[in-house]
Amino acid sequence: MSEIVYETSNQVAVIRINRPEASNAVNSQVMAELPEALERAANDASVRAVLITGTGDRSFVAGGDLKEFHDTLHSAEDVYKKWSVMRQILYRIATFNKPVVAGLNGAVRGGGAELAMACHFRVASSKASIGFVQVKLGISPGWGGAALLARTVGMQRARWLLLSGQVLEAAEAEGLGLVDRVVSSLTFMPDALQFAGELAANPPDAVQGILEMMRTAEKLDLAASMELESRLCASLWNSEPHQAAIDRFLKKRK
Ligand SMILES: CCCC(=O)SCCNC(=O)CCNC(=O)[C@H](O)C(C)(C)COP(=O)(O)OP(=O)(O)OC[C@H]1O[C@@H](n2cnc3c(N)ncnc32)[C@H](O)[C@@H]1OP(=O)(O)O
Repeated sequence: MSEIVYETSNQVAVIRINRPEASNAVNSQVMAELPEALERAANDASVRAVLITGTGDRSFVAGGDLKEFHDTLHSAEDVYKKWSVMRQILYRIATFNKPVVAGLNGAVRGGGAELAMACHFRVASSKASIGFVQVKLGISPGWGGAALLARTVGMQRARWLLLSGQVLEAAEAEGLGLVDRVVSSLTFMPDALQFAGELAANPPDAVQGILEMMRTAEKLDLAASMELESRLCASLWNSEPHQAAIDRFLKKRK
């Protein structure tokens, strides 16, 4: 692997897009290597959460590599085929069965913002900024990020962000619910790892079950999604982590 660095820290897999000379823009090589890194994290039972970030402190991901793609993608069909590959990668992330956190270490632009929205959570450096700037370039999101954005912040806020191309500072993005936590730029990586580590520390069957339930619930009516919740909790009732938690609770009271 060259454009993606894969490391583990405790139970967290860190997947780092490593093109600082190009503001970590996504090129074909990143698109080829990202799925390998994701499958490595999926298949390693010791990995319980994933942190996707970029090298350095200037950019998370500056979007698609404008230089490569303008040289190589000429027709609408070329673009559709290429973006379909990236859309499938974002779908894999959005439906991952371990929590995926985007570590926004700097500028997040265009497709970089779409990638961030595919993750289940976003932790931002106080120096990060985020903009769906595609409209300023006369295009639209193409990797599925608009749909993901609307599900996170609601249709009206998504419409404004996508049509204005406004670049938000981290604190403003947090206010809109786009970012889950803003941390100091000086302690970004330890703080992002701690955020992911807190998710990794919870019992994996419960975490996986809740992730899957929340995803399925989006497609169901209220009664069906509430019923699904009862089923999930029932299936976890006799699990070892729940029994151990109850033992600890009862022992404290003796
Ligand atoms: C095509 C798919 C859909 C999309 O993603 S559309 C959105 C595309 N992205 C953008 O318009 C963002 C363009 N970049 C920027 O605004 C700024 O570079 C950014 C990310 C705020 C970072 O600013 P700075 O930290 O000041 O860095 P800088 O501007 O000096 O750039 C450093 C080197 O990175 C390069 N770079 C930045 N964004 C890139 C991109 N998307 N594709 C390819 N190369 C990109 C930039 O050209 C520069 O390299 P060089 O020094 O010119 O060799």
